[in-house]
Amino acid sequence: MNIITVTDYQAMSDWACQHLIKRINELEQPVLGLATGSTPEGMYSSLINAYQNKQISFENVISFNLDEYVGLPSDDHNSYNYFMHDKLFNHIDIKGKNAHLPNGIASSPDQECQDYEKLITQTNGIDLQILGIGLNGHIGFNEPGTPFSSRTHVVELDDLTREANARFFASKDDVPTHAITMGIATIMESKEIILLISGENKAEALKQLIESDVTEDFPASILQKHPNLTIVADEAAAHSLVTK
Ligand SMILES: N[C@@H]1[C@@H](O)[C@H](O)[C@@H](COP(=O)(O)O)O[C@@H]1O
Repeated sequence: MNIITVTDYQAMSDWACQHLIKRINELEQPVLGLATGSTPEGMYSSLINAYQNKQISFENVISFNLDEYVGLPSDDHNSYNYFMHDKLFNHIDIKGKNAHLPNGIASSPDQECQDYEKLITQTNGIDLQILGIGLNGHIGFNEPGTPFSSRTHVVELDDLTREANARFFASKDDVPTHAITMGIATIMESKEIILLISGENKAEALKQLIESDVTEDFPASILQKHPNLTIVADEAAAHSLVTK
């Protein structure tokens, strides 16, 4: 595991943007795993700038998002489909057919999970997966207790997660109770993982990710076993490591 500490959120976003550009330029048909949440938003803005300055094209990029809420259609402003179009896809030259998210309103969510997983496999897996982390150590929407062997599946969201994400909704009650998420095994098969982490409130999660035993009670702890993981942390998130 490689840990990079940068000064602040902007520096984290810029680092991730430059790394993505490098990989996209190196690979013939880059397959990216993308994340939602506040953490990668700055990276997406930086990527849009880079695209506008002609430093990068997404013409050959294929992307798979980690997760989607069950029950939210793509035009719902809180769906991850809407988020990705609003924050990135609408502003770059990625082909619509190449930008994949689970369908939150599929008539059979379980079938949707199987189809999504199959599509990732058929595309030869993910070259570079961007990850954030939840306060309880969730990656994607793999909540504590999720088996490490899990593939794309439907999850019931933790109370803590619904509370954390309520800031985007009118109230906590409006946060969907279920989501579709890539599984932990799906994520771990990515050839490379970049985990972004920013802010004092994530410091404990970072410490646990790095120092705890590898346990399904803290899903992100499995990342200790990934052969090509880079954690990019800002000083606020990394402070408890530095002062250790
Ligand atoms: N499903 C997403 C995760 O993919 C994300 O990493 C995490 C942290 O979000 P944020 O970056 O907003 O703190 O929570 C969400 O619930």
